[in-house]
Amino acid sequence: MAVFTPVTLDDLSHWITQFDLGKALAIKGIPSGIENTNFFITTEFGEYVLTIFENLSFEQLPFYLNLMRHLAERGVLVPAPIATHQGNLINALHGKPAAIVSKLEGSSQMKPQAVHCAAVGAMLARMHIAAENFPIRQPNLRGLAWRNETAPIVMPYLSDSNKQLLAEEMAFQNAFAESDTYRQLQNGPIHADLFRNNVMFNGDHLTGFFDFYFAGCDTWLFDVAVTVNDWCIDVETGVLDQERVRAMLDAYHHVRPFTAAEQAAWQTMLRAGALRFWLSRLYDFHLPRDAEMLTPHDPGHFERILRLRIEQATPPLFTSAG
Ligand SMILES: Nc1ncnc2c1ncn2[C@@H]1O[C@H](COP(=O)(O)OP(=O)(O)OP(=O)(O)O)[C@@H](O)[C@H]1O
Ligand SMILES: N[C@@H](CCO)C(=O)O
Repeated sequence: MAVFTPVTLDDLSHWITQFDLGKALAIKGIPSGIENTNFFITTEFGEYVLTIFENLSFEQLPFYLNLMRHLAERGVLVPAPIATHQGNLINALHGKPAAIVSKLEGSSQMKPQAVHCAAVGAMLARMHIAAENFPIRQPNLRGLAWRNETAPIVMPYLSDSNKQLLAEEMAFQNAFAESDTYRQLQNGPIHADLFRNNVMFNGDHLTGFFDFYFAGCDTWLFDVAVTVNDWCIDVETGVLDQERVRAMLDAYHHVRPFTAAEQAAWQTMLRAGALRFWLSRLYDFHLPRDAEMLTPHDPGHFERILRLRIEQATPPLFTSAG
């Protein structure tokens, strides 16, 4: 259960008058989710999602909300933020920043097939292109600087073999970030957390990407790696499923062709994607914010994925025929 900040229909009825959404008719807390408090709300005008931001500040939020609006205006399927009469997308509710966005149809596809991976790959490429001229810059707040800060904090909790893995991977990724190959990678706003539970499908039809609150500017290839590491694996073992990998990468490449530098960096980025989520899961597991409310995600899942990406041959990002 993750409704950290309760909101009653009475609270909502007052607050919603600043929007052109008619009267509030219903509000229902959404139990899943570990970062924010989310509600489905119904007004005279339709159904929406109300999010209260528990960890992000009023300064950080314009990037996410304006990015979603920018993408929605360019035909990328994402929730459209709703502005108040004054044009504000972010408004205080119970002293915390909050926003209303449109509700996507459908549900998450937790057992994706190649057809779903292809749809996600194509939309991800469209998203990268559409976001390229987005004017606000905000770094990926879980990028290399955060990883360098977080690794020493979680290090004391690790076994000797995991200490060695983490230290070696941090050194490897820091060295790569200084390389010419890294400098050639295309960079822009990315989702950075495009897991199965952050995409909606109606049957096989993709209806939208959501949960942009880890988005930031980073390499496009890192976004692809994070997405492949979640959508195209056997969840028990973390091993890549070749058919789903090909479907996602080929669909992306068809919309926005990968470059030679990206091909060269591919395995390293798959490792970086695994490292980022291993670290955040280790942090949440060993230093929980509120132990009563949250069941932390298993860090072992991304430790396995990291080891596999280091040890196993990586499928090519694209083939000359692709
Ligand atoms: N725009 C939307 N349209 C439809 N459903 C939504 C929308 N936004 C959120 N939801 C629903 O709310 C749930 C929680 O939202 P979300 O994943 O954004 O929360 P979170 O706390 O940021 O979670 P996470 O643990 O993934 O970071 C989603 O699984 C989804 O069912
Ligand atoms: N996708 C993240 C949770 C934060 O959104 C994880 O699986 O660790």
